[in-house]
Amino acid sequence: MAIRKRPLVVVTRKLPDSVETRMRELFDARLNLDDSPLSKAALIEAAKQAEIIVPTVTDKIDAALIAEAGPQLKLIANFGNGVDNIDVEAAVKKGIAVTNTPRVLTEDTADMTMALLLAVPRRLVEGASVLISGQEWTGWSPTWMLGHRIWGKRLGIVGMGRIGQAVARRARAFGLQIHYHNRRRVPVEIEEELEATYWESLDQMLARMDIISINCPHTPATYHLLSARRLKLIRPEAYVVNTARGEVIDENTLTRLIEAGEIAGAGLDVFEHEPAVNPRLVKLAKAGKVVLLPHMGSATVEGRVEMGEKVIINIRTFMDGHKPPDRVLPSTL
Ligand SMILES: NC(=O)C1=CN([C@@H]2O[C@H](COP(=O)(O)OP(=O)(O)OC[C@H]3O[C@@H](n4cnc5c(N)ncnc54)[C@H](O)[C@@H]3O)[C@@H](O)[C@H]2O)C=CC1
Ligand SMILES: O=C(O)C(=O)CO
Repeated sequence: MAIRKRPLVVVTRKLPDSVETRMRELFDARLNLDDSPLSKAALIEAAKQAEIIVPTVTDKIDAALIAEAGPQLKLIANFGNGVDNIDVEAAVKKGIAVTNTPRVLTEDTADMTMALLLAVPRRLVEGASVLISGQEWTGWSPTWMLGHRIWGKRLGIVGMGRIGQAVARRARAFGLQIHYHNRRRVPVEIEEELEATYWESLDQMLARMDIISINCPHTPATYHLLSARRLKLIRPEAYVVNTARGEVIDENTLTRLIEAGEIAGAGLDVFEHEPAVNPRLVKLAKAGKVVLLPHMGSATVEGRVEMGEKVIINIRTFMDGHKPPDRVLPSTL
């Protein structure tokens, strides 16, 4: 079935105004102006009617939904970098292409990773909340509000891709020693630039780091990559930062180990059962042991506009009969 010149494009969430305006100019765009997430039934309806769907990372486009899609559905153009919300294999098997929005959110997400990496050991949120909570502050004291030094510590990055490398570049400026574990060793020029030490064994790396940053995607292979067994290898003085996906860590065990003082703390932008946040984590946040953010890694005005522009480029290239620049294939996951 040929794709029309102005295809029906269903967009599941409100996007930046400039992106929506351009989409209206180019496509028969069905926008979601009030931004309420689409129900499963509405998503199925979209899959039955649209030639192109633009979901976001919170829309589950699973095999069951793809099975319901009509033959007119040709492209799922994700507004998001991670594609763990989409069953890419099922889509591609049915002849539906999938694209995402990499690169434009790398630097913003790396900034937020650094923000968490600094905030937890240096007790940033705890300190700031003293001044806005109405508690009396009696002034500077030699022994009050002491955190731990970042400079000179060992940072272990799990997933040395675009964001992992951007984190490493920033972390070097903060005097951290860079260590990493990745599916494949990165080219030697990158290792040299980052003065990064590669660990083939994730277990061995985890046992030796002061701070661990999770920057790999959530895939079947990385679900609970930081399992209960591996989390127990982490030193009691160490911190865990996760701006990738909650499912990569056994969150329940991480919570228990922080409660027990067997891991020093964590900075989390993502959660295993998002948007639900474990109340025990919230309690730990109130106690200053963890810093929690509501999935804000890429949340900049500039980034969101560029993500939208990427979605449009992917759609237009696809409609012109070419390979979209950000095509996702099961083999690349
Ligand atoms: N918090 C937020 O708002 C955001 C979160 N993200 C998350 O960050 C993830 C990473 O993004 P990028 O760096 O752009 O992706 P990328 O594809 O450039 O890098 C991911 C790295 O993880 C490695 N990896 C994959 N499976 C692995 C495994 N089993 N063991 C070890 N390493 C493995 C890959 O080889 C690759 O080097 C995304 O998939 C997404 O889930 C991305 C953007 C914003
Ligand atoms: O793009 C992603 O993968 C996110 O998590 C949100 O930007």
